[in-house]
Amino acid sequence: MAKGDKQSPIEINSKDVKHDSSLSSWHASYDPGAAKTILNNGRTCRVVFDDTFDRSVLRGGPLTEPYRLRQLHLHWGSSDLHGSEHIIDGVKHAAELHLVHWNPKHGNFAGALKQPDGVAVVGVFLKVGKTLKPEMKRILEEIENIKTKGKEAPFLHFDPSILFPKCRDYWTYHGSFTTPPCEECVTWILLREPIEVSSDQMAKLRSLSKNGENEPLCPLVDNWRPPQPLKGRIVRASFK
Ligand SMILES: Cc1cc(C)cc(S(N)(=O)=O)c1
Ligand SMILES: [Zn+2]
Repeated sequence: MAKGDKQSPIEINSKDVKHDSSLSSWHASYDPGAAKTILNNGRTCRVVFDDTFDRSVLRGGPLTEPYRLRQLHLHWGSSDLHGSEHIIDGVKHAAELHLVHWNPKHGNFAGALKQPDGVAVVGVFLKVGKTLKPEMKRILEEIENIKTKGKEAPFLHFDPSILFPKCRDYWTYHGSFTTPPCEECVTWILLREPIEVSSDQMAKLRSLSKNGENEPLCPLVDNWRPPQPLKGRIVRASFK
């Protein structure tokens, strides 16, 4: 699959994007009670949600049905100058937050991975500014407890929609997971407006380790995949 013609991430060039006035706005209605745990799996920091029923859902935008929130995770660099997976008009952001949702009409997540309309991932860019993002504090404070690979901690009462920027403009295209086996089952919804975090908050993210507790220290950084060939795909914009 990783050699398919609908791979992610991609570079987005505004001049090649098509404004689609038929694209509606997207809506996330998340139940804070669905948040369960936060985990360092050695590749990223992931927050897992209860997705056993339509409890936290994403609807609208390019989606024709509601998709259930399953997990969120991030990709970041070894410096503030890079780290995002998608690149916009040549700009690399310091990090990229992914909220992964799946289409319950396919029965379960494993089934959804096999379908072109199985998964929807909302991508939010993180840029470094002077101000910190208070809404990121919950996740970053928990990092102390999941420093090494395999560490997991309870993560309750959290509504990730507080992380969204004010502006709801987005790009959308059909692609894949950015980690192997890179199934081509993802409708990407990339938010145009980055959220601002502080350099200290980015440093906190970079303090995670790839290694297990009693193994040599290996910083968890640069967990992003480089851009993949567009192969003729059209990227649509909800905005002019
Ligand atoms: C590891 C991983 C799992 C899942 C479900 C999704 C992704 S991504 N980066 O494509 O959003 C990565
Ligand atoms: Zn991701």
